[in-house]
Amino acid sequence: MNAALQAHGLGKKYGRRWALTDCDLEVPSGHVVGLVGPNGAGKSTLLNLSVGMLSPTTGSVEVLGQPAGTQQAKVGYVAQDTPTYARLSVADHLRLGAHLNPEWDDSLAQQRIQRLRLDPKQRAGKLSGGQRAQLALTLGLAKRPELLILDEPVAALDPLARREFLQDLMEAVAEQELSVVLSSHLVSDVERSCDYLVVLVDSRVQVNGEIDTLLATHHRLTGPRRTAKELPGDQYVVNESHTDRQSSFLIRTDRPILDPSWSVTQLTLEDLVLAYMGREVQSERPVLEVQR
Ligand SMILES: Nc1ncnc2c1ncn2[C@@H]1O[C@H](COP(=O)(O)OP(=O)(O)OP(=O)(O)O)[C@@H](O)[C@H]1O
Repeated sequence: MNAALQAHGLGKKYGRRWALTDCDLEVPSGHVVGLVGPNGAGKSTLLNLSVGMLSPTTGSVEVLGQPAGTQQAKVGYVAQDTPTYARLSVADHLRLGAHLNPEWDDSLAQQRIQRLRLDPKQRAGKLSGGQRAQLALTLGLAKRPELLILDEPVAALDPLARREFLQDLMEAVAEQELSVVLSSHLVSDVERSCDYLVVLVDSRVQVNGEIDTLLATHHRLTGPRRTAKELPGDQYVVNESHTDRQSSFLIRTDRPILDPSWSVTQLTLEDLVLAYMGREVQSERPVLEVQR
Protein backbone atom coordinates (compact mmCIF):
# COMPACT_ATOMS: atom_id res chain seq x y z
CA MET A 1 0.00 0.00 0.00
CA ASN A 2 1.27 3.49 -0.84
CA ALA A 3 2.31 5.80 1.96
CA ALA A 4 -0.39 8.30 2.89
CA LEU A 5 2.20 11.04 2.93
CA GLN A 6 5.84 11.14 1.93
CA ALA A 7 8.07 14.22 1.99
CA HIS A 8 11.72 14.45 0.97
CA GLY A 9 13.83 17.54 1.63
CA LEU A 10 10.62 19.54 1.55
CA GLY A 11 10.99 23.29 1.97
CA LYS A 12 8.87 26.40 1.50
CA LYS A 13 10.18 29.96 1.44
CA TYR A 14 8.11 33.13 1.60
CA GLY A 15 10.27 35.97 0.34
CA ARG A 16 13.43 35.59 2.39
CA ARG A 17 11.78 33.64 5.17
CA TRP A 18 11.65 29.84 5.31
CA ALA A 19 8.37 28.45 6.67
CA LEU A 20 9.59 24.85 6.31
CA THR A 21 13.09 23.59 5.59
CA ASP A 22 14.41 20.22 4.53
CA CYS A 23 11.54 18.20 6.00
CA ASP A 24 11.60 14.41 5.60
CA LEU A 25 8.58 12.37 6.61
CA GLU A 26 6.84 9.13 5.74
CA VAL A 27 3.42 8.25 7.09
CA PRO A 28 1.93 4.85 6.20
CA SER A 29 -1.69 4.54 5.02
CA GLY A 30 -4.46 3.18 7.22
CA HIS A 31 -3.79 5.32 10.27
CA VAL A 32 -5.28 8.27 12.03
CA VAL A 33 -2.19 10.38 12.41
CA GLY A 34 -1.82 13.14 14.97
CA LEU A 35 0.58 15.84 13.82
CA VAL A 36 1.67 17.91 16.79
CA GLY A 37 4.30 20.54 17.40
CA PRO A 38 4.78 24.03 18.77
CA ASN A 39 3.39 27.16 17.09
CA GLY A 40 5.34 27.95 13.95
CA ALA A 41 6.81 24.43 13.61
CA GLY A 42 5.62 24.24 10.00
CA LYS A 43 2.59 21.96 10.40
CA SER A 44 0.16 24.05 8.32
CA THR A 45 2.81 24.67 5.71
CA LEU A 46 3.47 20.92 5.45
CA LEU A 47 -0.26 20.17 5.13
CA ASN A 48 -0.80 22.93 2.55
CA LEU A 49 2.10 21.58 0.51
CA SER A 50 0.65 18.06 0.82
CA VAL A 51 -2.62 19.03 -0.81
CA GLY A 52 -1.02 21.17 -3.51
CA MET A 53 -2.33 24.49 -2.10
CA LEU A 54 1.32 25.59 -1.96
CA SER A 55 4.18 24.55 -4.21
CA PRO A 56 7.48 23.54 -2.65
CA THR A 57 10.55 25.74 -2.92
CA THR A 58 12.73 22.66 -2.43
CA GLY A 59 12.15 18.91 -2.32
CA SER A 60 8.98 16.99 -3.01
CA VAL A 61 5.87 15.64 -1.37
CA GLU A 62 3.65 12.76 -2.44
CA VAL A 63 0.22 11.74 -1.17
CA LEU A 64 -1.10 8.21 -1.77
CA GLY A 65 1.94 7.58 -3.95
CA GLN A 66 1.32 10.48 -6.36
CA PRO A 67 2.67 14.04 -6.47
CA ALA A 68 0.78 16.42 -4.20
CA GLY A 69 -2.18 18.15 -5.81
CA THR A 70 -2.82 15.47 -8.46
CA GLN A 71 -5.28 13.40 -6.42
CA GLN A 72 -8.01 15.96 -5.75
CA ALA A 73 -10.85 13.41 -5.74
CA LYS A 74 -9.08 11.13 -3.27
CA VAL A 75 -7.86 13.72 -0.81
CA GLY A 76 -10.12 15.75 1.47
CA TYR A 77 -8.72 18.84 3.12
CA VAL A 78 -10.04 21.14 5.78
CA ALA A 79 -7.72 24.11 6.25
CA GLN A 80 -7.06 25.76 9.60
CA ASP A 81 -9.51 28.62 9.02
CA THR A 82 -12.21 26.17 7.76
CA PRO A 83 -12.93 28.17 4.60
CA THR A 84 -16.49 28.28 3.31
CA TYR A 85 -18.23 30.59 0.84
CA ALA A 86 -19.82 33.33 2.95
CA ARG A 87 -22.65 34.09 0.49
CA LEU A 88 -23.61 30.46 -0.18
CA SER A 89 -26.09 28.65 2.05
CA VAL A 90 -25.41 25.37 3.84
CA ALA A 91 -27.53 23.57 1.20
CA ASP A 92 -25.57 25.31 -1.60
CA HIS A 93 -22.36 23.96 -0.09
CA LEU A 94 -23.74 20.41 -0.16
CA ARG A 95 -24.89 20.84 -3.78
CA LEU A 96 -21.45 22.15 -4.71
CA GLY A 97 -19.84 19.20 -2.91
CA ALA A 98 -22.07 16.77 -4.83
CA HIS A 99 -21.23 18.50 -8.12
CA LEU A 100 -17.46 18.51 -7.58
CA ASN A 101 -16.88 15.11 -5.98
CA PRO A 102 -17.48 11.83 -7.80
CA GLU A 103 -17.76 9.78 -4.59
CA TRP A 104 -20.02 12.29 -2.78
CA ASP A 105 -22.10 10.65 -0.02
CA ASP A 106 -25.20 12.84 0.11
CA SER A 107 -27.00 10.90 2.81
CA LEU A 108 -23.98 11.21 5.11
CA ALA A 109 -23.85 14.96 4.44
CA GLN A 110 -27.63 15.46 5.00
CA GLN A 111 -27.67 13.36 8.17
CA ARG A 112 -24.74 15.24 9.62
CA ILE A 113 -26.22 18.65 8.85
CA GLN A 114 -29.50 17.56 10.44
CA ARG A 115 -27.81 16.17 13.54
CA LEU A 116 -25.81 19.37 13.94
CA ARG A 117 -29.03 21.38 13.57
CA LEU A 118 -27.54 23.54 10.85
CA ASP A 119 -30.22 25.38 8.91
CA PRO A 120 -29.78 24.40 5.24
CA LYS A 121 -30.98 27.88 4.21
CA GLN A 122 -28.52 29.81 6.34
CA ARG A 123 -25.62 31.49 4.58
CA ALA A 124 -22.21 30.26 5.68
CA GLY A 125 -21.16 33.84 6.46
CA LYS A 126 -23.84 33.94 9.17
CA LEU A 127 -22.79 30.71 10.90
CA SER A 128 -20.73 30.79 14.09
CA GLY A 129 -17.04 29.81 13.86
CA GLY A 130 -17.79 26.36 15.26
CA GLN A 131 -20.76 25.80 12.93
CA ARG A 132 -18.62 26.85 9.97
CA ALA A 133 -15.98 24.34 11.04
CA GLN A 134 -18.68 21.64 11.26
CA LEU A 135 -19.86 22.49 7.74
CA ALA A 136 -16.31 22.30 6.38
CA LEU A 137 -15.76 18.98 8.16
CA THR A 138 -19.03 17.62 6.77
CA LEU A 139 -17.88 18.49 3.25
CA GLY A 140 -14.54 16.76 3.93
CA LEU A 141 -16.18 13.56 5.22
CA ALA A 142 -18.97 13.38 2.60
CA LYS A 143 -16.42 13.55 -0.19
CA ARG A 144 -15.46 10.00 0.90
CA PRO A 145 -11.75 10.59 0.39
CA GLU A 146 -9.01 8.00 0.79
CA LEU A 147 -7.00 10.52 2.75
CA LEU A 148 -8.50 13.25 4.89
CA ILE A 149 -6.16 16.04 5.96
CA LEU A 150 -7.41 18.25 8.77
CA ASP A 151 -5.54 21.27 10.06
CA GLU A 152 -6.61 21.83 13.67
CA PRO A 153 -10.13 20.68 12.86
CA VAL A 154 -11.56 20.87 16.33
CA ALA A 155 -10.02 24.13 17.51
CA ALA A 156 -13.28 26.08 17.11
CA LEU A 157 -15.61 23.38 18.47
CA ASP A 158 -17.03 23.20 21.98
CA PRO A 159 -15.92 20.16 24.03
CA LEU A 160 -19.04 18.11 23.27
CA ALA A 161 -18.96 18.92 19.56
CA ARG A 162 -15.25 18.05 19.57
CA ARG A 163 -15.91 14.66 21.08
CA GLU A 164 -18.75 13.97 18.63
CA PHE A 165 -16.66 15.04 15.67
CA LEU A 166 -13.78 12.78 16.66
CA GLN A 167 -16.30 9.96 17.15
CA ASP A 168 -17.66 10.56 13.61
CA LEU A 169 -14.15 10.54 12.30
CA MET A 170 -13.31 7.23 13.97
CA GLU A 171 -16.53 5.69 12.63
CA ALA A 172 -15.66 6.85 9.11
CA VAL A 173 -12.19 5.33 9.52
CA ALA A 174 -13.69 2.04 10.71
CA GLU A 175 -16.27 1.89 7.88
CA GLN A 176 -14.12 2.82 4.92
CA GLU A 177 -10.48 2.65 3.97
CA LEU A 178 -9.71 6.13 5.15
CA SER A 179 -6.38 7.51 6.30
CA VAL A 180 -6.44 10.69 8.30
CA VAL A 181 -3.74 13.23 9.12
CA LEU A 182 -4.86 15.80 11.65
CA SER A 183 -2.85 18.53 13.29
CA SER A 184 -3.79 19.46 16.81
CA HIS A 185 -2.48 21.17 19.91
CA LEU A 186 -4.73 19.04 22.08
CA VAL A 187 -2.86 15.92 23.09
CA SER A 188 -6.00 14.54 24.75
CA ASP A 189 -7.76 14.61 21.36
CA VAL A 190 -4.79 12.95 19.70
CA GLU A 191 -4.83 10.30 22.42
CA ARG A 192 -8.55 9.70 21.93
CA SER A 193 -8.61 9.53 18.16
CA CYS A 194 -5.16 8.84 16.71
CA ASP A 195 -3.14 5.65 16.50
CA TYR A 196 -0.05 7.24 14.97
CA LEU A 197 1.98 10.24 16.10
CA VAL A 198 4.27 12.69 14.35
CA VAL A 199 5.98 15.38 16.41
CA LEU A 200 7.30 18.21 14.27
CA VAL A 201 9.58 20.86 15.74
CA ASP A 202 11.16 23.55 13.58
CA SER A 203 10.55 21.54 10.36
CA ARG A 204 12.10 18.38 11.80
CA VAL A 205 10.26 15.19 12.65
CA GLN A 206 11.37 14.43 16.20
CA VAL A 207 9.46 11.18 16.57
CA ASN A 208 7.23 9.25 14.24
CA GLY A 209 5.40 6.00 14.90
CA GLU A 210 2.43 4.03 16.14
CA ILE A 211 1.31 5.40 19.48
CA ASP A 212 1.05 2.00 21.20
CA THR A 213 4.61 1.17 20.18
CA LEU A 214 5.89 4.59 21.20
CA LEU A 215 4.30 4.26 24.63
CA ALA A 216 5.62 0.71 25.06
CA THR A 217 9.18 1.70 24.19
CA HIS A 218 9.55 4.95 26.13
CA HIS A 219 10.15 4.97 29.89
CA ARG A 220 11.20 7.31 32.63
CA LEU A 221 14.07 6.01 34.75
CA THR A 222 14.69 7.53 38.16
CA GLY A 223 17.54 6.50 40.44
CA PRO A 224 20.98 7.29 41.84
CA ARG A 225 22.82 10.02 39.97
CA ARG A 226 24.72 8.97 36.86
CA THR A 227 25.51 10.29 33.39
CA ALA A 228 23.85 9.32 30.11
CA LYS A 229 27.12 7.71 29.03
CA GLU A 230 26.71 5.10 31.75
CA LEU A 231 23.44 3.82 30.27
CA PRO A 232 23.44 0.72 27.99
CA GLY A 233 23.87 1.46 24.28
CA ASP A 234 20.30 0.37 23.42
CA GLN A 235 18.83 3.11 25.64
CA TYR A 236 18.32 6.28 23.60
CA VAL A 237 18.09 9.32 25.88
CA VAL A 238 15.31 11.73 24.92
CA ASN A 239 15.86 14.02 27.90
CA GLU A 240 17.48 13.98 31.28
CA SER A 241 17.53 15.94 34.51
CA HIS A 242 19.68 15.66 37.61
CA THR A 243 19.80 16.73 41.23
CA ASP A 244 22.85 16.28 43.50
CA ARG A 245 21.96 12.67 44.21
CA GLN A 246 19.35 11.62 41.67
CA SER A 247 19.06 11.32 37.92
CA SER A 248 15.97 11.05 35.77
CA PHE A 249 16.15 9.95 32.14
CA LEU A 250 13.41 9.68 29.59
CA ILE A 251 14.62 6.90 27.34
CA ARG A 252 13.51 4.91 24.36
CA THR A 253 14.45 1.25 24.16
CA ASP A 254 13.10 -1.95 22.64
CA ARG A 255 14.82 -4.03 25.32
CA PRO A 256 13.92 -4.80 28.94
CA ILE A 257 15.42 -2.52 31.59
CA LEU A 258 17.57 -4.82 33.68
CA ASP A 259 19.25 -2.44 36.12
CA PRO A 260 17.39 -2.92 39.44
CA SER A 261 18.54 0.44 40.80
CA TRP A 262 16.17 2.27 38.46
CA SER A 263 12.59 2.98 39.32
CA VAL A 264 10.80 2.71 35.97
CA THR A 265 7.61 4.62 35.12
CA GLN A 266 5.45 4.43 32.02
CA LEU A 267 4.79 7.67 30.20
CA THR A 268 1.54 9.26 29.19
CA LEU A 269 1.24 10.46 25.60
CA GLU A 270 1.44 14.02 26.89
CA ASP A 271 4.76 13.27 28.69
CA LEU A 272 6.11 11.84 25.48
CA VAL A 273 4.93 14.70 23.25
CA LEU A 274 6.22 17.36 25.66
CA ALA A 275 9.57 15.61 25.98
CA TYR A 276 10.13 15.65 22.22
CA MET A 277 8.71 19.16 21.82
CA GLY A 278 10.96 20.54 24.54
CA ARG A 279 14.17 19.19 23.12
CA GLU A 280 16.81 20.96 21.09
CA VAL A 281 15.94 20.33 17.45
CA GLN A 282 17.52 17.11 16.30
CA SER A 283 18.62 17.61 12.73
CA GLU A 284 20.89 14.60 12.48
CA ARG A 285 19.60 11.80 10.30
CA PRO A 286 18.22 9.20 10.56
CA VAL A 287 15.17 10.51 12.34
CA LEU A 288 14.06 8.32 15.21
CA GLU A 289 11.31 6.13 13.87
CA VAL A 290 9.37 3.45 15.67
CA GLN A 291 7.09 1.18 13.71
CA ARG A 292 5.76 -2.28 14.14
N1 LIG B 1 2.20 33.25 4.28
C1 LIG B 1 3.29 33.31 5.04
N2 LIG B 1 4.22 34.28 4.86
C2 LIG B 1 5.33 34.34 5.62
N3 LIG B 1 5.63 33.47 6.61
C3 LIG B 1 4.76 32.49 6.84
C4 LIG B 1 3.54 32.34 6.09
N4 LIG B 1 2.88 31.26 6.55
C5 LIG B 1 3.63 30.76 7.55
N5 LIG B 1 4.75 31.49 7.73
C6 LIG B 1 5.80 31.24 8.73
O1 LIG B 1 6.23 29.92 8.58
C7 LIG B 1 6.46 29.29 9.85
C8 LIG B 1 5.62 28.02 9.94
O2 LIG B 1 4.23 28.38 9.99
P1 LIG B 1 3.06 27.32 10.04
O3 LIG B 1 1.78 28.07 9.97
O4 LIG B 1 3.31 26.27 9.02
O5 LIG B 1 3.29 26.70 11.49
P2 LIG B 1 2.32 25.79 12.38
O6 LIG B 1 3.19 24.69 12.93
O7 LIG B 1 1.12 25.39 11.61
O8 LIG B 1 1.92 26.79 13.54
P3 LIG B 1 0.57 26.86 14.44
O9 LIG B 1 0.61 25.69 15.37
O10 LIG B 1 0.76 28.16 15.18
O11 LIG B 1 -0.62 26.87 13.54
C9 LIG B 1 6.12 30.35 10.90
O12 LIG B 1 7.33 30.93 11.33
C10 LIG B 1 5.27 31.35 10.16
O13 LIG B 1 5.47 32.64 10.67
